[in-house]
Amino acid sequence: MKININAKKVNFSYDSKTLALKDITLNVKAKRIGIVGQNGSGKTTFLSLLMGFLKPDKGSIKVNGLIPHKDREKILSTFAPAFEKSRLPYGMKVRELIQLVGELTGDPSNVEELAKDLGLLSFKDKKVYALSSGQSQLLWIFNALSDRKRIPVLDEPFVHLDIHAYKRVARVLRDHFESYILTSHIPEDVELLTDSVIVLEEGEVQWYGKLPQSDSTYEVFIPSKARVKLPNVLADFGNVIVCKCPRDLLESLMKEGLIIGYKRAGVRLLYAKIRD
Ligand SMILES: Nc1ncnc2c1ncn2[C@@H]1O[C@H](COP(=O)(O)OP(=O)(O)OP(=O)(O)O)[C@@H](O)[C@H]1O
Repeated sequence: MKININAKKVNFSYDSKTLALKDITLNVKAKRIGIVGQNGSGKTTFLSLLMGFLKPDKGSIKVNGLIPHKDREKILSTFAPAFEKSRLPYGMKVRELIQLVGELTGDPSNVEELAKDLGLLSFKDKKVYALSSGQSQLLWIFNALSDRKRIPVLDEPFVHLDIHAYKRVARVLRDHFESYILTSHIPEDVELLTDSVIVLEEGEVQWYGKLPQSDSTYEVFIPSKARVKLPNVLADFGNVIVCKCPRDLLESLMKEGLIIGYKRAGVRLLYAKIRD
């Protein structure tokens, strides 16, 4: 199912000093939507508006034709939001929660399978309050993914996860969910898992749509101590440089061991455009 986000001149501020979202206008229709942007760019705020937890100060917003803050019940029966600060039943053991979620969804075998796929069973005898940050994060992701009838909406789902947990969550999303919305500031998360992207910068929409496919612009991965001069640098992210250059040059630099690798520019190119 496609998700349709339609926003017109949406403004939102938490207080008189900060305008968290400024004149957000966009129309996105896609199955897997990524919202990216630097810290404080407004990703969580925008997601909260999409789920009807917040109401725009000005402008209008529609998600699948629904006005989120007015149609919250319908929004929450269509979408399963999970934010980092989501409340969890702290006194319960993880295995009790898995069982309860199984009963509530009416599909205990699917829920048990999901818990296994996400790696929850390795800490099933712990109480929720005793979980590490990564374990808690897996649990709130599990909550959002447990009801297959709803579309997961995940705010920064990978922040505390180690590489193994990351792989498990990414695999579950890719293999079992046709549609979802997620926010992240990690370009690779978004490129791997989404097909349409919204880029926010200081509360404004900088770009939205399908990721551009540039033939001559690359993200070049540099070994930590290497000094390599690349032509037409658009942005320097330390160990990743975005540049417009011939592929032959990158091939020869790789043979010399001066660069680790390269790929066609994706989200970092959009970030580079923001910095220009
Ligand atoms: N509860 C709040 N009260 C006041 N200001 C807030 C509140 N929550 C967020 N803000 C401000 O609103 C702006 C957008 O914050 P938001 O959390 O939406 O950004 P974000 O892109 O999700 O950031 P991050 O990547 O760091 O999670 C920031 O300037 C932030 O300081």
